[in-house]
Amino acid sequence: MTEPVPHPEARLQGLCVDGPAGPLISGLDLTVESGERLGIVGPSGSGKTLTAGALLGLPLPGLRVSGDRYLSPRTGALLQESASALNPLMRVGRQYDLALRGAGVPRAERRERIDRQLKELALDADTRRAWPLHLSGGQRQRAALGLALVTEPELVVADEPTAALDALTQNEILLMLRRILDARATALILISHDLALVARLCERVVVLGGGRIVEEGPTADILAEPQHPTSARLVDAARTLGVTA
Ligand SMILES: Nc1ncnc2c1ncn2[C@@H]1O[C@H](COP(=O)(O)OP(=O)(O)OP(=O)(O)O)[C@@H](O)[C@H]1O
Repeated sequence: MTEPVPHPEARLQGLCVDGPAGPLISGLDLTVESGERLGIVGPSGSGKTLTAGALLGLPLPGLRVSGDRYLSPRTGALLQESASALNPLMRVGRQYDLALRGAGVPRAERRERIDRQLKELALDADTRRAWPLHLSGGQRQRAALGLALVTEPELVVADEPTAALDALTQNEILLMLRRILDARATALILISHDLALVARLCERVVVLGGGRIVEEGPTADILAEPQHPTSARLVDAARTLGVTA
């Protein structure tokens, strides 16, 4: 019998991003296996969003991107300002329906999948017919999360998904996200400057500083004993926010 082939959901090898003034990301490697949850943390300007953009294959005008990249075709993305992922001119259910259609889900199943996704996010069934602007900020964020999740992706890439929300709403959304990822064994790449937030979802973290990985390992180890000054500063900030190692 042959061993099962390892099944990465995402991989970057030797990612370099160069700007007009010089390198912004210098030789970054990372891999996320099936069902794994990886945090990418780092201070402002360390290269988190560029890494996510390069991984997702987004256009990065004016920058030169090189290196190898693999991303599961079944990836859902939830980017900064993700409430704007919803089209304000289309009812929520229609947007979910289009995503499901794009993923090849037959019409007969789509309605049920939409209703199930809304319910999983504790959104009222009427949300299907709602316009995004008529939802509260927290509901809109959940609806945007649902748009990333409704196709049941194998990997979710989330960049500061709760940055614009108050602490209570943020907490509620993180709990829901964790429950859904657990239930579906979905892999996650969570990008944030906030190690406390990342520690709640990700078993492993990569710490970026100046466009490089300065430290990586199990989240619990880095929280307990950070090896690099950049990690130590993020741990201090996480402690200030009330998370203990
Ligand atoms: N299009 C661009 N042209 C030139 N420099 C850029 C461009 N985009 C990003 N940078 C620079 O690359 C570096 C990394 O930016 P990036 O947005 O990835 O950081 P970040 O870690 O996501 O920061 P933040 O937490 O503040 O969002 C920064 O110094 C930024 O100024």
